[in-house]
Amino acid sequence: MSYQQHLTLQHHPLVHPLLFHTSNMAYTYSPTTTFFPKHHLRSTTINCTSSSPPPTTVTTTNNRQPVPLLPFSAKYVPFNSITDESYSLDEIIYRSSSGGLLDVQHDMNALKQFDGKYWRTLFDSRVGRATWPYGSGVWSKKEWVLPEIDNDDIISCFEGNSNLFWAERYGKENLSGMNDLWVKHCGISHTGSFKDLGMTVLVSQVNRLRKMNKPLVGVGCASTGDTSAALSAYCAAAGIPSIVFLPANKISMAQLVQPIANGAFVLSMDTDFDGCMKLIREITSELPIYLANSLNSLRLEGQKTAAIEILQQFNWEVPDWVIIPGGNLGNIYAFYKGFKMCEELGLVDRIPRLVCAQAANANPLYLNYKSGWKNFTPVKATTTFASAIQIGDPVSIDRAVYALKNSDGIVEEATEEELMDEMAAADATGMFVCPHTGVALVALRKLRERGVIGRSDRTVVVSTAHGLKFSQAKIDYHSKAIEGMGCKFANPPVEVKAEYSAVMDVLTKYLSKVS
Ligand SMILES: Cc1ncc(COP(=O)(O)O)c(C=O)c1O
Ligand SMILES: N[C@@H](CCOP(=O)(O)O)C(=O)O
Repeated sequence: MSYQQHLTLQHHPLVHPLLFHTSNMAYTYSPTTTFFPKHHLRSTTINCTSSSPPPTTVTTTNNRQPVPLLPFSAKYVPFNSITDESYSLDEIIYRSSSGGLLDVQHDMNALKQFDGKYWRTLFDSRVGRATWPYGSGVWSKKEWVLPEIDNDDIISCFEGNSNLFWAERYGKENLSGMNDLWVKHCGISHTGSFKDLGMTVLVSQVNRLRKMNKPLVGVGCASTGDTSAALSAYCAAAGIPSIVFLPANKISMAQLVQPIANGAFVLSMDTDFDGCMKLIREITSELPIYLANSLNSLRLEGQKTAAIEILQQFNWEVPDWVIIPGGNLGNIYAFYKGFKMCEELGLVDRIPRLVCAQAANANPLYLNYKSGWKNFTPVKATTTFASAIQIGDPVSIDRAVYALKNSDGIVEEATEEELMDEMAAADATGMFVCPHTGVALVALRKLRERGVIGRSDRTVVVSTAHGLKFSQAKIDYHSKAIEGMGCKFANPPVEVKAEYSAVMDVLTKYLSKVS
């Protein structure tokens, strides 16, 4: 039995085995780890003595010496570039020296000391537990996310572990008998979108930096509504001031009220998201405000866990396709990175093909893809019901192109009518999805119709926000109040007199139609 195999079998799932051994100290593991408050963990999880090893201490059966202690670590490096340049995650930095994007690079050699089976077992053992912080879908993968942060510095709302919904009826009835279609409901989450996954990481790191007396008074973002909601909630939980730049009248009321309720400093601006993004970048380079948009690569470390979670939910089988709506384009790369790490560390043997779906009114990536990835040109994004992806100059364009090229990826687009009809069709099979999910479902429909995605291909559509944030769009659709749109699946309420005969009349007609 190898050392790694031994670890897999012997260690308690809730405590990492590397905590157990150093050359001259032994650690005993207290079996009372199933308590929940953070402060308990620090004081009672592990008792350190310098005496002989306790029974749970890792030893090898073939008398090999334990491998040297390999603490996991990560640092910033320039994105997709071979250079010696790197920065500690404790630095406040968003761009490389050449002005390019950064990426969080993990010490893969340290992680590779453990095989795929070890990681699968460890991650699986943490699902659904209340143990701090591993009950979070993000922090259950802590060693791959922010390995060096103290558990006490983590700000988590136990995000992640979202439902992977078998869209059985939708697939069979709407997509010519598709039988292995799944919707990953990332929007069924603390603030109603996938942004929670990234924000727990970013705000936790800010919490750590502030404890280190780094000059950070607050955290700020530009937003189309979901990033601002997540930022303000996590900052409120941590007691850290948050500042959000919102394009006036371009986000839903439900999204607007979230940062207001969470006590953020809300600036409503007479511009679009791209205008807000430009301003927040300028402001955060002058004031002690930390940038929380996905330009900051820390965010993507949390978001990538959704990809790992999908594999986990399929019992570590790899789906054929994953379809993701794209705006500022951080998430498509986050998914790629999550899948790729699982492949590199031996949890799976391949990665899925990725599809990025854009609204036709905000489609710079689609145009770039159609041009054969020639020079990228930003666009002026116009109004779309998929308002959270109304972005014409995405900050993560390079990351998205990289992810798509390296996953044999595809980009598709959806018109307003297509995305609203698709959203309504999905809702009619029991979901309640946001318009962005509608965009992704249109991409799926088009790829099915062209025969690119097969009937039995295992396909995951990533649903990025909760439908309740976009109730007004649904109300407009179902009241047929959208100019120039047929609203073919509208299902408006029937007004009827509160009289027996009138009710019988409408019900008889209805029952003859549905029977
Ligand atoms: C609901 C929703 N879906 C999709 C996206 C697109 O994600 P990304 O900006 O990472 O491409 C966003 C934000 O941009 C969003 O808020
Ligand atoms: N949809 C986003 C747009 C900003 O994206 P980010 O991932 O760069 O923060 C939002 O909700 O604001």
